[in-house]
Order: sequence, then structure tokens, then C-alpha cells
Amino acid sequence: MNDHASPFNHRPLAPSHLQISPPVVVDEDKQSNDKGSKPFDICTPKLNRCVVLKASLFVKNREKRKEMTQTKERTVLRPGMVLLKGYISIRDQIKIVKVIRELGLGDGGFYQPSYDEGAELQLKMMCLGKNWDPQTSRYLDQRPCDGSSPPEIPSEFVDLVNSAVHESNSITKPSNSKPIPSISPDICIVNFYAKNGKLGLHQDKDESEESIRKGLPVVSFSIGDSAEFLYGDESNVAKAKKVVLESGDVLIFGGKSRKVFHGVASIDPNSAPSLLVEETDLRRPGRLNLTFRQY
Ligand SMILES: O=C(O)CCC(=O)C(=O)O
Ligand SMILES: [Fe+2]
Repeated sequence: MNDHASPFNHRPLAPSHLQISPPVVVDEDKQSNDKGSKPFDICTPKLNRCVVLKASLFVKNREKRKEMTQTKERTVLRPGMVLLKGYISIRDQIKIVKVIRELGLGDGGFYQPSYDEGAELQLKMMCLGKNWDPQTSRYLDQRPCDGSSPPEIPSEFVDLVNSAVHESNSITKPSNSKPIPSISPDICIVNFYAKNGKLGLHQDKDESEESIRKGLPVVSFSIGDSAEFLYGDESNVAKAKKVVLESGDVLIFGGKSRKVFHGVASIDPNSAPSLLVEETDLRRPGRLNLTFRQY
């Protein structure tokens, strides 16, 4: 278990004799709601649940053991940028996927975003709190493509963001760098990356001038398959540093790193924890990323 208190109320996990379906072959990149049709489902529909997996208890115990023995490394990647490895417990990851799946199927749920010139982003997206529009790079209360309003950010997510920022400050040495300011997140951009998912190097700079000036951090939760994450001082992949973001990792960039260039080069298919996949039916390959910001 993680040593911080979980903001989620947990009920016991599903019984050990979970029924799981054989792999369903779907081209996730094509499974989108092209404007107007139904939202994208980040979980594989339970089509043909006929294989009874008796080994599920074994898998659960193995994941628990892994979680308990995993070193919870906390690394300052650069001033203002902190990586908390394995910060989100497997139970909280499961909860987050379930909550996001439900929100993602409703009004303002997952859709296929595209840029102004018409090129599609290599991911599915939904926003909570305020909608970020890739066509105009602005935040609005409604999504221009369908007029939907983004769902609210669940309070448990906010609690987890706050505890992560607090944790990141417990390792940064105040003599070397200023503490990362805490935030009241009012925006969460949720990305789902399927097999060819990626995101080019960019800066997060569409929040208010004040938010960026104060170095209010972006707090990122990674869940599901691992990703190769790039970051650096310029929009140049060759010069960017790389770090693998795994399920449960929290990355925080604020202060001097608030405008760091960053992006996702690729995802590592089927690297998600098996318990997470079993309990949620999260699509494979699949990576969920939530970035919290304060406007
Ligand atoms: O998926 C990630 O790790 C990064 C997402 C991101 O940079 C963004 O949504 O602005
Ligand atoms: Fe970003």
C-alpha cells in the first residue's frame, strides 16, 4: 500500500473467480466517436465473457506484493519537476479508470480531437472542469464541436493532486529550490492513448497568465500502459530527455519547469498491471493520462 491515505472509499475488489473475455480484436485507433456519434469507451466491452480465470487471486497477490516491495522513488528531474514513482495505489488506479470510463461515456465524454488544420491528435480526449480546445488553444466552458459541458472534477481526484504536491515538496530541498505551490485544480485534461498514441513536444501555456507566472504546477497521473515521456528546454526531440512513466506514477511540473517542453513519444503495449486490466477491462494497448491545472 502507499503510505499516503487514499482519498477514495474502497469496496472490496471483485471476487477472485473473475470472468474475463478472450482478447477482443478491435482497432482502437478507429474506435472513435467521429463527431456526433457515441463517445469512445476506454474499456473493452464485455462481449464474450466465457473464460473463467481461476488464477485471479494469484494475480492479485502478485500485484500487491509488487506494490509493497516497489521502491517509491521520488526524483527531482529538474528544478520544479518531480516524479513520484508508484504514487497512486493499484486500488486508486482502478477507481480512477472506472470513474473516468463512466464520465467518458456521458455528455462531454471522450472524443477524437483535431487541430485547426484538420489533422487529428493521436489520442482520444475529454476535459473536466473547463474544456481545452485544440483548434483555438483556449479554455471555454463548452466544447465547440458539440456544445457539451465538461463534467466536474471529482473531489477525490483533487485530494490526490493536493497530497502529491505536498509529497513532492517533502523531497525538494528548500535551500536549492522554492517549494512547488499547491493548486486548486479547475481543469483536468484526460487523454487516452491507444497503440499508436503519441503527443508532440509542446508547452502547457494556455492557462491564465497569473497561473503560469506563479509557476502553479501541472500535475499528471499516468495509468495503464507505460509511456516514453520526453521533456526539455526546446521543441527538439533529439535534445529532449526521456523518462518512462508507468501506471501509478505522478509527474509534477511547476515553478521553473512550468513551461518545460514535453510530449509522449510512444506507449509500451501491454505493460499495464494485470490486476488493473482485469478489474477494469481497460483497453489494451491503452494508457490514460490526467493532467490537472489551475486556470
Ligand atoms: O500524456 C502525458 O503524459 C502528457 C499529456 C500532456 O502533456 C497534455 O495533455 O498536455
Ligand atoms: Fe502537456
